[in-house]
Amino acid sequence: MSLTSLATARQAVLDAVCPAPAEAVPLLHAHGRFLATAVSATRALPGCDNSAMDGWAVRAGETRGATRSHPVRLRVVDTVYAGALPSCPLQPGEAARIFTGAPLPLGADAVVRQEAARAEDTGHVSLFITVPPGHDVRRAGEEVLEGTPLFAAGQRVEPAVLGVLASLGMPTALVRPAPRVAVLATGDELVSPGEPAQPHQVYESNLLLVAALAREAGAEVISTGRARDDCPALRAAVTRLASQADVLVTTGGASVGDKDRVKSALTELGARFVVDGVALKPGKPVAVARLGDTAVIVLPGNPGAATVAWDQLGRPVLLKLQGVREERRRLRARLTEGRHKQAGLTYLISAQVEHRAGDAWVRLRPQGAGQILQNVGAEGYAVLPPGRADFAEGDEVEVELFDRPRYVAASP
Ligand SMILES: Nc1nc2c(c(=O)[nH]1)N[C@H]1C(S)=C(S)[C@@H](COP(=O)(O)OP(=O)(O)OC[C@H]3O[C@@H](n4cnc5c(N)ncnc54)[C@H](O)[C@@H]3O)O[C@H]1N2
Ligand code: MOO
Repeated sequence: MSLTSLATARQAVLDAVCPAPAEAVPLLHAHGRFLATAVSATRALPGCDNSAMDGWAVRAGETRGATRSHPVRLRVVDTVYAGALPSCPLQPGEAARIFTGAPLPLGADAVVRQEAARAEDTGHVSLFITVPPGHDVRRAGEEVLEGTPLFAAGQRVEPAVLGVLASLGMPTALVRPAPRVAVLATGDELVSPGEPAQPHQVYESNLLLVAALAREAGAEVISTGRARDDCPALRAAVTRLASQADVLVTTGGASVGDKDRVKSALTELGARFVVDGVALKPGKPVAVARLGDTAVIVLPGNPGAATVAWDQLGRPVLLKLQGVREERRRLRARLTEGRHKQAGLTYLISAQVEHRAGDAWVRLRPQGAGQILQNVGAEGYAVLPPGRADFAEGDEVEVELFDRPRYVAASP
């Protein structure tokens, strides 16, 4: 198995998939998806001058000199509620009762909140403070003018984005559908959680792990399955699961052992391999193939290796199907301990970042492809590049962080 560099493998895999056609979906269903087109403001926000407080709409100039001991008295001519229109403009000497969000009457240019005023039973109001023009008024378009570009294609529809789209009056958003993902765990040694297991048997954990990782990348996980390490069983399971899915993810049986038969089974079914083996640790045996219209991601069985291989090749495939590319935040940080590695491979090591005296330091988690605890609480991967084998404490390396990535539209 000749190994492809991580960068070359990623590009080959991305070139092999196209974004799915976009569809307009109700906003609630767009949550977590990615915008397929840019969005500009279809109305100003706020839509009109309105009150920021419950109180009194006034002409600011008429409040000049008002204090609690020397109030200014104005005649009350109107009451304006949110969603209603004022019934008349304000003339000199007049005020209108107004509530938060209600449109400001013509002629008014400020609001005195009700805590700084007292309604008289004579149809007047006494104001106790002097307010400048614009006081407690939200101006039409002060946050956004109509036509302002708001979101680029690729923007993830987070709760705050949903709120903005709804505020513009949009009932739907144009997004790409969730990729339909099926997951197949392979291995004679596997036992389902909840069943009795001998020490030489292994509880099956990759189905849940990979299904959850796929959901985090926007997938709808439509089915999961298990198969033993024999070609007819593998072919049957692959055929069944792949028929419904945009992406089939397999785990285990990806390496060179006598019972590692997933790749042979795929070849027998006519799959075309885009990448087979990557100069990556953990995750070296990962492969990506096409089987008809389905992309197949072949992950190693070791949970740690499956996680990294998924992250580097599976997740980008899912994002590309949704029309986006992820840009992770990266920083340079010093290693808290030295590390020896195999030259020629990119090592991605689960890591945590610490800041000491203005410097960023990266603490590597214990690494092992078969280990499963290393990713819990990890903030990112320290990237130890292929060209080097020895790293000393204090050496600077790049760290790619998982949290708050940026999503941009993928080139088709
Ligand atoms: N002679 C060589 N041996 C190995 C090589 C190599 O290049 N030459 N590569 C190693 C690397 S790297 C990896 S990674 C592993 C991956 O092998 P497989 O993908 O074939 O995985 P399995 O052998 O099926 O399983 C490995 C390990 O993971 C456990 N496992 C598998 N599936 C699950 C699951 N669903 N849930 C929990 N645990 C699972 C399995 O029991 C094994 O312990 O190969 C090296 N060998
Ligand atoms: O890729 Mo394997 O995960 O190096 O052990």
